[in-house]
Amino acid sequence: MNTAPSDPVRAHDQAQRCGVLLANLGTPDAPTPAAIRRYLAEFLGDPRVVEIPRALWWPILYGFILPFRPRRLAHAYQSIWTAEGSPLLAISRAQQRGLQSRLGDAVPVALGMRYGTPSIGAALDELLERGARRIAVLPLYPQYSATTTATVFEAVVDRVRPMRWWPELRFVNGYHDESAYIDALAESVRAHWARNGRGEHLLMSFHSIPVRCLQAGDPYYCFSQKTARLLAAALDLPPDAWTLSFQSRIGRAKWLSPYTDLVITRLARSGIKTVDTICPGFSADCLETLEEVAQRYNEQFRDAGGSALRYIPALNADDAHLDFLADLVHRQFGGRLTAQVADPHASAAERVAMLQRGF
Ligand SMILES: C=CC1=C(C)c2cc3[nH]c(cc4nc(cc5[nH]c(cc1n2)c(C)c5CCC(=O)O)C(CCC(=O)O)=C4C)c(C)c3C=C
Ligand SMILES: [Fe+2]
Ligand SMILES: [Fe+2]
Repeated sequence: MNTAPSDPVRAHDQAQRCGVLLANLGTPDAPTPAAIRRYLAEFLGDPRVVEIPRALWWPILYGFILPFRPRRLAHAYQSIWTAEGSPLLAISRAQQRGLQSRLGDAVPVALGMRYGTPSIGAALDELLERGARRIAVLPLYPQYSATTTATVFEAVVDRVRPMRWWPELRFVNGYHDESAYIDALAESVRAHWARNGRGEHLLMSFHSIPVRCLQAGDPYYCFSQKTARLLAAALDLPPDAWTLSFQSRIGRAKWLSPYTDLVITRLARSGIKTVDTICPGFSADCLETLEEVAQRYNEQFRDAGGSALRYIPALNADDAHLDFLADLVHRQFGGRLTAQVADPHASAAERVAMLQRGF
């Protein structure tokens, strides 16, 4: 085992604050091939994301993917980039601010990205620095998957492993069937219908993962199905008025299906002219929703004979979303978010004196 280094000296009698680590996937620092290559190397180098044995995967990643994919992706990222940077980061920051204002200053909220910056480790350091000793780790992935949620938890454990005095950690696995989450999604669909009229069909598109993950016990497929079923029920949709599909697959292995790109072509060819599309697995808009769905799939749908595939934005920093997340945090701490004063068995001054005396 590693030898634990010394923790920063902290008085034992300080208030034990609750804190929240909001986590998401991460995004490149800039829409340039170099920044995208750095991001993809970290992301696709994670054995939780690509489970192929390293000896086989490294030559593919460094020989075939990293030399070419970043250049193609740069155009896609440039088409969605904003004055505040990557949408995923800008929206995550807005979510952090919204949650912070709901929980109050006594409960620090930090943002950590699994890949790129700000890192999970930096977010944890920030929380500890601000006095948090009871920390809820809340990945903004509604449907648990080892490829997303578990790797966030691992990054947290990697950061605290060498510490002597671990903070109390609460890992929030997901919230795919929470009624307030389903209601927030349903409300966003109704708002879209009120603004734009009701499309003929509702497509619910989730990020795909390799079928191998499902066979090995990953619950993501079932959780996505359940979210979709509950959302359809909340909207009173008959079975033929909606479809669940999976997007963003990469490579040649079998991924969860039906694939979104094939479904939209089928819908267009069946004579459907307007499709509303929601991506309930994405808590914040990002490359996969803004470029792949809203731009590319809309074009593809029109090329196949449809009139419009209309994208319904993610919950992002909507009030209903943030109210729900604040409630989820409250429940992690049994509703008691206020700071607890630890047993003041040794005041800071006594502790320093003892250390100086050498006991
Ligand atoms: C190759 C394996 C991948 C798995 C498994 C995977 C699962 C997965 N991803 C998300 C959420 C997001 N993915 C995003 C982009 C993205 N995803 C992969 C690969 C896998 N994802 C890549 C290589 C990329 C980069 C873009 C690309 O090369 O096509 C994003 C957007 C990031 C951004 O900067 O905006 C999100 C969000 C989930 C929820 C998930 C499994 C459930
Ligand atoms: Fe992904
Ligand atoms: Fe199941």
